[in-house]
Order: sequence, then structure tokens, then C-alpha cells
Amino acid sequence: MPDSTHQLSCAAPVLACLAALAGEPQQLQHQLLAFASNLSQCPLAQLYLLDKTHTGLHLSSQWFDGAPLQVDTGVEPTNWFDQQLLQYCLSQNRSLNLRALDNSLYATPFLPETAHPWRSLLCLPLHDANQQLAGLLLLARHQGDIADALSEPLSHLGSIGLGRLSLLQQQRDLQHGHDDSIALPSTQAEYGSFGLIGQSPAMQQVYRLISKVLHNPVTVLIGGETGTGKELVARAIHDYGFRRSQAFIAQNCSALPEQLLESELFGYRKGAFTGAMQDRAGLFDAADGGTLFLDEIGDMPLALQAKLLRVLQEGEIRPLGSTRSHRVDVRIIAATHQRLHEQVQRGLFREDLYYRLGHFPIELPPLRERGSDIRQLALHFASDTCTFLQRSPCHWSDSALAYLASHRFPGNVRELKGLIARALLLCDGNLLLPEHLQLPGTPEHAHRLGLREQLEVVERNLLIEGLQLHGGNQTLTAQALGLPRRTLLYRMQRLGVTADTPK
Ligand SMILES: Nc1ncnc2c1ncn2[C@@H]1O[C@H](COP(=O)(O)OP(=O)(O)OP(=O)(O)O)[C@@H](O)[C@H]1O
Repeated sequence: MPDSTHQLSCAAPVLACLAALAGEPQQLQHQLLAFASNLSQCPLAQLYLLDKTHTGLHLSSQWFDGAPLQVDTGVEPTNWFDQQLLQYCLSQNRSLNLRALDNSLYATPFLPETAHPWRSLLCLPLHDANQQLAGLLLLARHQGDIADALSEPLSHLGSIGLGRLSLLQQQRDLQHGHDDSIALPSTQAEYGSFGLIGQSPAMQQVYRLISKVLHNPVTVLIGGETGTGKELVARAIHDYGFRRSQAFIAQNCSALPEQLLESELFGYRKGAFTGAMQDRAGLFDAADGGTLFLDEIGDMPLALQAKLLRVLQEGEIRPLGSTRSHRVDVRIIAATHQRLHEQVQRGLFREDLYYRLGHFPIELPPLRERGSDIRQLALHFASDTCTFLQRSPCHWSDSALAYLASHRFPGNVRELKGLIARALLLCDGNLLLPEHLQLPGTPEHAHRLGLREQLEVVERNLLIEGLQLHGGNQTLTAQALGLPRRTLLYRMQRLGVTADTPK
């Protein structure tokens, strides 16, 4: 059937559905799903809602084979990796019509298990009255494909249904005060680590912040010591966010003199300066629709800072030598290892730009505050380096791991990476030993700790990390470590650890 005819034939039942949408929120959701399922002849219809923070996605209701299918509210929300197709649809903000699902590599753990494999799937983004993404409508079939022509009427239907749902909730909130039983889900979904290594509490906080900015365009300012992964975080925000199909462009603001940086960023017109033989687009244009990562923003010259502020406020750029501005849609992520507020006090950084950039700061912890992440990072870098060097995987001796854990690591992640690469080059066999690791700031033979000292170092680190994880609470820490509280206190005293010893 041609698309336009099909759309017309869909219009009548959609209008009937809109007129009929009424009742309690749950009932309303079921009506909506039943209509969508009937109209598309799909046995499965699911409604996903974004939580109040617009970061977590939760299955709110489902309809299967002509009846509501219970949603297990007791289970943790599925994590980002189980929801990749859904997240793709969200981040691209467009519908997804997949055919031959049964033979494809797409993972669909969000579909209920049935005797027959799911064959096709239509996933539609739904919007609220302000045109903000609010959820997804998903339909699936065991046989045959779903007509593309259904996408438009169904997404209108879904969005209007969501609008009614939200109105109903507002009315109920007004009448009864806040009622949790009908509130949109507000728990934070577990997001994984966005391709970054580390599970320490400090890094978990970073992942939580990253997840907050994936689906909205706020400017992000990433702080942290040199080599702690600022660019990696900027890439993660781009790669997992709604601009991932567009360009990610990185520019180091300390790498170029002022004029060159200006022409790099804003572009120029022919004749703008000697040597400008033709028009050239700048990085803002190259990143249009995507992300521009401005590294070492603290080193940007003051005159350029004023121009950047204009872009952030007006969304427009004016190339060098041009009299006209044009609009660009670029998400700015800036990073610095400096304390920008101190730069502001010293008159080296514009205060207005500082506040404009710092809407959403993410501070990366130095390596020395990441506890057992160091071990995880070291294993990861070793395995990566072996692949790069095309040699068989190396094994870590216990003493090398203990030696690594004993180090207070004044350095950063980049240094750790270099150190592991060097250790692998020094290691002739396939067993990494302490002598292969030349830790920064340690004398040549410092690694020759006795076994007891090595064990104590590991134990000390575990105690400190446990205490930090539980906010210094000794009872909880003892429980987590499987120790009687008295033993914990004894070991703390023996190893010179207090409730707030820094790592
Ligand atoms: N959590 C992490 N997981 C895996 N690799 C990491 C992590 N953090 C940093 N790295 C690695 O460490 C190196 C330095 O990271 P990156 O360049 O992102 O740091 P940076 O803070 O931007 O550095 P600079 O301050 O010099 O600009 C890179 O090779 C990166 O891949």
C-alpha cells in the first residue's frame, strides 16, 4: 500500500483513540498501547518513559497478545548496554524500523522472551508539549515487517497520549500532593562506565555526571590534573550522547598563537589577511551539529574569550574578514587543568565566560584518589599494549601487583600508561615483575619490599578505600570487609589508618 494511502487509513482509528484516551494513568497507558498494537497489528507494544532528570529510561507499561503484560517494577532498571537500540533511538531522536531482527546482531534484551523469535521492531521517540524527548513507543512482531507509514501517526498518537498522562499526573499531584504511585520514574539508571576504566567511588560520580548531560546540550567544563582523562570524558559525552552521528572536533587552545587560533576556530574569508587566498571554514563550522572540544581553555587569549562568549550566547560566528555572522549549532565541551576561578581573580580569564562555561562542571579525580582503579587500569593498559606490540598476553606476578598497589601515584593516568608500556618492553618473558616497573618518585630498588610489607600495603589500601566508600563508618566498613568491628579497629590502629586517612 502506498504510504500516503496508508497514513490516511490510519488517521481514523488514531482520532478514535485520542477521543477515548481517559482514565487513570495506568489505564490510559494501556489504552494507548492497545490502540498502537491493534493499528500496527503487532502483538507487543511497550511504553518507555524518561525519568524526571531526562537521563534514565524505564519501561512503564507493556501490552502483549491483547492484554497488559506486567512490568517487573522490583528489578533494577536495565543498564545502558542492554538498551543500546533504545538509547540509539533516543540519542538520534528519530524512529527506528528494524526488519529481519531474528537474523541480525542487534541485542534485544528489552523484548519479552517468547516461544518464537521477534522478527521486526519499530521504535518511536515521543515528545512532550515542549517538544522535549519524553519517552519511546516500541512495537514488535514475530512475522512480517512494520510499515514505515505507521511511524508518523503512531508517534503523534504516543506524544499526545504522553501529554494527557502528564496532565493527569499534574492534576493528581495538585489534589493529593505528591503521589509516588503515579510519578514518572525518578531512579537513576545504571549507566556503565562509558568506555572508561575504573569503578572507584570517585569515578562512579564522574559517570553519574556524564549520564546527566548525554541527552541535553548544556556546555560542560571538565577539570582535573593533566592526563587524568579529560579528553576521554569529552569523547564519551559525544559518543554516547545525541550528537554521536555528527563530528567531534578537538582543539587545544594553548597550542596556537592567538591569530592562528582565531582563524582555526572561526574560519576566514579570502583576503582577510596576507596569505588568505580563499575562503576557509573554521572548526565551529566543521563541528556544526556536533561537538567542539576546547582543551586547555584557561590558555585562550582574552580577546578570543570575548568571541567565544558571543558564540555561546548568540549561537553565531563571524569568520575573519567577513561582515556577516551565521548560525552554528555546536555543543561546547571545554577542559582545563588550571583552577579557572583563580585565573579569573588574576584577571587572566573572563568572569562572564567562566560562569557561562561552568554551567555543568565535571571534575576528574587524580589517579591517587582512585584506589583499586589503578590495578584495573594497569591490567587494561598491559593487555592493550600486548595487542599493540603483537605479543602474547603478559601475566602479572602477585609481587608486581602488590608493588603497584603500594605506590601513592603522584602521577596521572597517562604516566601509568607509559609506565606499563615501558615495563612490557623491559619484560623478556611473559611474567611482569616489580623490577620491570619503574614507578615515578621511587628509588631503583624500592620495589624490593618483603612479603609482609607488601601484604600490609595492600591491606592498608583496602581499609582506606572501604572507609572512604562508607563515609568513615567503621561498622559498615567492617561488615563490607567481612571482619568483626574489633578486628577492623585493631588493624586500623596497627596500620596507622584513621576514618579520614586520604589515599
Ligand atoms: N579512565 C580511563 N580509562 C582508560 N584510559 C584512560 C582513562 N583516563 C585516562 N586514560 C588514558 O590516559 C591518557 C590521557 O588521557 P586524556 O588525554 O584524556 O587526559 P587529559 O586530562 O585530557 O590530558 P591533558 O590534561 O594532557 O589534556 C589517554 O591515553 C587516555 O586514553
